[in-house]
Amino acid sequence: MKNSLIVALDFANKQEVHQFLEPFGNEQLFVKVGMELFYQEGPSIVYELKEKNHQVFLDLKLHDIPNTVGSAMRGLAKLGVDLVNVHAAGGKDMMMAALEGLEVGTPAGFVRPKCIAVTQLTSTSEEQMNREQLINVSLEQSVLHYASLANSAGLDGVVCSSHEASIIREQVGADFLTVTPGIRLASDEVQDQKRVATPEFARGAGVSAIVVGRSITRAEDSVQSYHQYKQAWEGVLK
Ligand SMILES: O=c1ccn([C@@H]2O[C@H](COP(=O)(O)O)[C@@H](O)[C@H]2O)c(=O)[nH]1
Repeated sequence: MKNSLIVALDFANKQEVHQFLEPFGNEQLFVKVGMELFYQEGPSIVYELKEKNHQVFLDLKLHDIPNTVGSAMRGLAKLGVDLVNVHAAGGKDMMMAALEGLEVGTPAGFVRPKCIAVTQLTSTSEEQMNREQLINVSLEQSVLHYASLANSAGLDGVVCSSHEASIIREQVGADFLTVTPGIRLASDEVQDQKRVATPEFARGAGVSAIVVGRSITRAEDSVQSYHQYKQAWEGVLK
C-alpha cells in the first residue's frame, strides 16, 4: 500500500476499462473503482480486476447511519478488495461500525481490507468549507480533526490532500495512511480540483499513496502518462 500510485478508473462501463488496461499488458496496477463504474457494473468488475491480480481501492465513500454502513461493509469485505472508505463526517460511531462490519465480513484466512476516511474532499477550498459547511476553522484544522477522529475510531488512515499529509503524520502518527487525490503535473489542467499538488510534492510530504485519474485515463498515451507520473512519484526516493 505504501508508495503506491493508484489509478482512478473513472469509466462508464467495463468495455472502457478493458480498452484502458489492454495496453498495460500484464503490468499489475493499483486501481480505484469509484461510484461511476461500480454503480453500472457492480461486484463483477471488482472480481475481474482481482482475477488479473490488480490491487483494488473501492472508493464508495460510505456515509450513513452506523447500522447501514456496518452492514454494507460486511458485504463489501467479501469482494476481496484491498482498500475501502467512508466519509469521516459520518462520525466516530459510523466509522467504528464500518470497521466492525469489515472484520465480521472478511472471510476466514483473508486479510481485512484497509479502511480510510475522507476528510475534506480535494475539490473543496477553505473558503467554500467555511461558507457552505459552516465550519469556521482553517481547512487544515478541519482535516486534522477528522484524521484524529478516524484514528480514534481505529481506521487505517485518511483521504486528504498532499498539503495536509505532513501535519497528519506528525500529529496522528507515521503509520496512519494518507491517500491523496488532486495530483497533477505542473503542466496539467487542474479541472474541478482545488487542493492540488505534484507527485514530487506528495512524496516530499510523506504521502502514503497518490491517486491519479483523468491525467492518465484521458491522456493520448495513457501508458506513457502513467510511467511519467510513476517516475515523478518514485524519483524523489532515489
Ligand atoms: O477528496 C477526494 C476524494 C476522492 N477523489 C477521487 O479521486 C479521483 C481523482 O481523479 P482526478 O481525475 O485525478 O481528479 C476521482 O476518482 C475522485 O472521485 C478526489 O478527487 N478527491
